[in-house]
Formats: sequence, C-alpha cells, structure tokens
Amino acid sequence: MPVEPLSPQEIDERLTELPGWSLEDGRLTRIYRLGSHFAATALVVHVAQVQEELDHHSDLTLGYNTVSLAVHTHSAGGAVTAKDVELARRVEDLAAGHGAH
Ligand SMILES: C[C@H](O)[C@H](O)[C@H]1CNC2=NC(N)=NC(=O)C2=N1
Repeated sequence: MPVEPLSPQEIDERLTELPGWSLEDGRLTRIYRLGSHFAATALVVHVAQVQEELDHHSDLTLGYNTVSLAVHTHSAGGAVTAKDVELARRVEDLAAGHGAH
C-alpha cells in the first residue's frame, strides 16, 4: 500500500515529539554527537540494522564523533511520511543507549 505524504501541520506535530529533529530541505534530520569515533561507528551499525528491519533507509553520515541522518520517502516522491517518523522514533529509542546526544 502506498504511504501518503504528511501535511506540513502533521510534520510539525510529530516533530514536537522528536526533540533534536527538524525539517531540513524537505527531510527529517538530526545530528547526534558521541564520545568517540568508535562510539559513533557503533551507532551507525545499530541504525543500519533498524533500517534493514523497517526496510526504510536514511542518508546516514558518519563523522569523527557525529552521526547525521536525513530521511524522506523515495516511493512517495521524496515527501516526508509516517515511515520517516517511525524511523526517527526508533533511532531516538536506541541512540540514548549509545550515549548519543
Ligand atoms: C524495495 C524497497 O522496499 C524500497 O526501495 C524501500 C527501501 N528503503 C527506502 N527508504 C526510503 N527512505 N524510502 C523508500 O521509499 C524506500 N524504499
């Protein structure tokens, strides 16, 4: 079943429950900071596991001690959808356990 784009108001509502996340260039984005490059790398691997589980994938960028995500839904023409929000929530749940902030 195709996933529908969220309206700008729906995106704003969902962002209130996702501290640190914002809409940048039409994508849900967040930058996490970690204590070391190795800790950041471990978070990337964990996020990749969740993305495979959800079959939904962000642009995931590893820096020295940062991990950046930007996600929209390709199959919805690049719109932000509930799938993007679900991925953001799942990543929020696991990031704290990695000491990400
Ligand atoms: C075939 C596979 O289910 C699709 O290509 C999935 C994979 N991951 C995806 N990720 C994102 N962000 N958007 C998609 O539309 C998408 N589609």
